[in-house]
Amino acid sequence: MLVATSCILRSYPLYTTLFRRNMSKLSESQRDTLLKPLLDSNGWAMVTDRDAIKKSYVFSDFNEAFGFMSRVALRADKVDHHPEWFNVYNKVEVTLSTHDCQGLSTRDVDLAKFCDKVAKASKQ
Ligand SMILES: C[C@H](O)[C@H](O)[C@H]1CNC2=NC(N)=NC(=O)C2=N1
Repeated sequence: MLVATSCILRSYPLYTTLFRRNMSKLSESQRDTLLKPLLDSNGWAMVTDRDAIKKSYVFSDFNEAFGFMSRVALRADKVDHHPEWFNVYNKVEVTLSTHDCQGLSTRDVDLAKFCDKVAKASKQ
């Protein structure tokens, strides 16, 4: 019952407007502990002119690239946090940033890790 009520509430369009937690930009210590590992050893890079991260994925073909995008899109919609991305055939360029705080938040770190997990399970 509790689960059903929660599902109904979450799918209600006003839910995001009324109850969505305002995100704040990553603090300096969060940048050290959460962001640095993505930048140092996972292929993510800072975007030059804004507080955002980007990564290019190359898959075996369009089918794999689109499969990756579909899985990430479902997750993005579920958590109400959406990537900026660009796709040509087997290549997907992903940029992550949070509109709410006009910069990087923990939501970007979480989605970046999810993208990496999905890509790892795809043919590259
Ligand atoms: C109203 C709606 O919840 C917001 O615009 C959501 C949707 N998707 C989002 N995606 C991203 N990347 N950042 C946001 O702040 C964000 N906010």
